[in-house]
Amino acid sequence: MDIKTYMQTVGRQARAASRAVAAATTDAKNKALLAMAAEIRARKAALSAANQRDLEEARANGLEPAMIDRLTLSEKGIESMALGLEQVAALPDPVGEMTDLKRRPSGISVGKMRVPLGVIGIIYEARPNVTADAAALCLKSGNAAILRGGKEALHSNQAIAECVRAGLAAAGLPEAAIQVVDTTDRAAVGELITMPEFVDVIVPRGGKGLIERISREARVPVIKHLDGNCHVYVDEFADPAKALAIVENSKTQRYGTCNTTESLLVDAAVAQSQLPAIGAMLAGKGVELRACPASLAILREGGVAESQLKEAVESDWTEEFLAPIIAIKIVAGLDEAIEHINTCSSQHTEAIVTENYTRAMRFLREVDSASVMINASTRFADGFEYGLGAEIGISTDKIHARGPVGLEGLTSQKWIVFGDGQVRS
Ligand SMILES: NC(=O)C1=CN([C@@H]2O[C@H](COP(=O)(O)OP(=O)(O)OC[C@H]3O[C@@H](n4cnc5c(N)ncnc54)[C@H](OP(=O)(O)O)[C@@H]3O)[C@@H](O)[C@H]2O)C=CC1
Ligand SMILES: N[C@@H](CCC(=O)OP(=O)(O)O)C(=O)O
Repeated sequence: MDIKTYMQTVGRQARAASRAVAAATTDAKNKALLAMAAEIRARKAALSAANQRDLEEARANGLEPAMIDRLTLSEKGIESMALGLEQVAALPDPVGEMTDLKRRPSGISVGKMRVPLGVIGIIYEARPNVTADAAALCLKSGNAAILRGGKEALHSNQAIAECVRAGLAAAGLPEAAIQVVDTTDRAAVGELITMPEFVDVIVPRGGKGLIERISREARVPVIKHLDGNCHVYVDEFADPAKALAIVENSKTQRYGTCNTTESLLVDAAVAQSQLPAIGAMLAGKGVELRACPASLAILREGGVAESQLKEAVESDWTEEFLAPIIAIKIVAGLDEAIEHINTCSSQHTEAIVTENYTRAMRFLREVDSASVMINASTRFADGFEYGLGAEIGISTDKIHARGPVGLEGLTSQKWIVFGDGQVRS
């Protein structure tokens, strides 16, 4: 079957299944989710074997350590997937929730009902746990899903898809409710984003190449979950211990995630006093420092080895390194920090370190990103950490859903009207 015919078949099946899933009871959806979790535990060995196959191919192809980290499904990772499915089962069902009912002078009552979006197409990186997370969230929110994971994770994703299908079948729900595309041919992505008759919304999780293709070709509405060029700004009134801990966690806890900090801005007033300790900490962890001339001088004086220092070039301010590399710039103050962030960031997540309330509140109001934080690590930008139970990803879009997207972000609200024979005069 050619790719077009294959994707049209997938789309048609998803559309048909979406109606059944939208009408499914909470009990049926939860039963499916719990059965999927049980299948994942029961098929642990098969999942590990499939993942090993992916890892071997990835290593042979020279995949970078951060990507290998994402691709790896450890025993703990497999258990986390099962727990994630159980956690989503335990979350309240958003579908059918009625809110904002108000009686109008005409006698009708007007309110809103939360409803699924329909069929959601998700294109995501080579991170197998996303397959289980996305399946869980789409199902619980009453949507059908077509999942297209990164090519390096093909075998892991297919093994997870088997667990998902078995769970759906155990609850009497159509297996086509969650379909995992079984080809790595990118032509399938091209089809997925151009079939509005079968797909209601596309969630692309990825970097620049994906962004370009989606903006050029998509004919289906998109909720972008794109790159994270996240910043930490160490303000003149920063507590040095907090600044050190926040930069360390934001940059070095995991290098490959989209909420990892890629640029550090330091207020000139505290650059001499705070940058040497921050620079030594980062250098001690093997991070390459791409610094502006002023910060370069301070870092050199502070004893950072030449091998770990580089003068920053213009493109470093907009780069998402996803690696032990950080761009460092000394700024004249809060205004310059906000201006730099609003010009260079990807509007994902930014943090200020300060003890000054007025400055913190200005940062919150004026920085135009999906998550803006005071005295906290950018790594907190995550659905679990925000209490959503789980996340489909982190939206860098401005409309419909911004920041970590959970169940609610996968639904919309329709107006509902209760009358008793009223007519409009
Ligand atoms: N905001 C968020 O929630 C998230 C953002 N990200 C971002 O993703 C990026 C890292 O992941 P990475 O794997 O490198 O991202 P990529 O953009 O390379 O890949 C992500 C997915 O998009 C597909 N893709 C990429 N380019 C194209 C194209 N031109 N046509 C069709 N499909 C394409 C890939 O397919 P293939 O496998 O064929 O390469 C893969 O399935 C980072 O920028 C990170 O910040 C990641 C996760 C979540
Ligand atoms: N939820 C993630 C961040 C979002 C995400 O999935 O990012 P990525 O690791 O780039 O695929 C986390 O902090 O664990």
